[in-house]
Amino acid sequence: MAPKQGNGVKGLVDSGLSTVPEAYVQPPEERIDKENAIKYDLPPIDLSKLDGHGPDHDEVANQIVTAAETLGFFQVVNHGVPLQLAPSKEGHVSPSPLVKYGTSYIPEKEKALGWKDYILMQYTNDDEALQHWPQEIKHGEKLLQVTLGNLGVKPDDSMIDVLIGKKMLSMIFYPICPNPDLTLGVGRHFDIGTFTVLLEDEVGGLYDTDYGRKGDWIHIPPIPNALVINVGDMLQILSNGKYKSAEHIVCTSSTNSRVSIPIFIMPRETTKIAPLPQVVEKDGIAVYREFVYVDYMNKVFANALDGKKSLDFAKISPA
Ligand SMILES: O=C(O)CCC(=O)C(=O)O
Ligand SMILES: [Fe+2]
Repeated sequence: MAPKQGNGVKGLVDSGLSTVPEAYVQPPEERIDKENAIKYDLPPIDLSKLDGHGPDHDEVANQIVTAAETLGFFQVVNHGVPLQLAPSKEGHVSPSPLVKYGTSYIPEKEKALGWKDYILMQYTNDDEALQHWPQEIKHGEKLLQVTLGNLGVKPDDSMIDVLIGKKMLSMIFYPICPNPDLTLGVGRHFDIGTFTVLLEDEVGGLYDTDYGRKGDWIHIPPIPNALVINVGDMLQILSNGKYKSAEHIVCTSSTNSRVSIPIFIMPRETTKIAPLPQVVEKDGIAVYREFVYVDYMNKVFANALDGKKSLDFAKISPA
């Protein structure tokens, strides 16, 4: 049973069902044992320390590189991105002239307030919109400099532009689910871009694979004001497998709905991607072949998220 036309999964829940329709039930091997998931307990990384050049900078760069090489994800604080959109006395705030956050449209004029929150964006063209993005959104650039720098590559502006020039933002609402043990918000998958930066509310539900151990799941507990950063497939390929694209999954809950906002930072579509020559030279072998990013995207989006590694598209199989 598909969601009632136009009303989404929220519409299904609102219609009062007590069990989820068959189409939403995950096969047993895809369900995860949340009770026994590992609790992620590494402290978040203080991104503000990347701005200097002293030992603090090197320590933070090291923390990022280590996380990218092992788990493929980490949390950051002091990132400078204003996250708190506390409603002002007018009932809305505007972080930029193009974006409005609020509840009712004109609260001071309305007899009763609407039972909703919204984010409204006006949009004319990229250049105009980008002028209003906080400068701190340049994290993709910093992360690229740190991770590629560690591989002996200093990306120039044009390399940065092609590797992280495309952004995709998703605003996701996961409604309360009557059968959280049978369903997933998002099945297991890898993010295909270069990095993903995720803002989530306080509910939690994101689990990453525990690389290097038994493929257990690690629950990433939401930390107030922190952002979660995942390595994506492209960074794994550029690094010839040194950095790990984090396989992850989103669980559902019978008690709380959840909101998350990932920004997928990816290469421009026509970019040719291959392991960086400097790394291949060091490693003596390329683990991935060259391809055009849009072909990778098309291949992955043409297939269901069925647990198959998106990276297989580019992997060179041993002869
Ligand atoms: O909601 C989340 O925490 C993550 C969503 C996600 O993994 C995705 O959309 O690719
Ligand atoms: Fe994802």
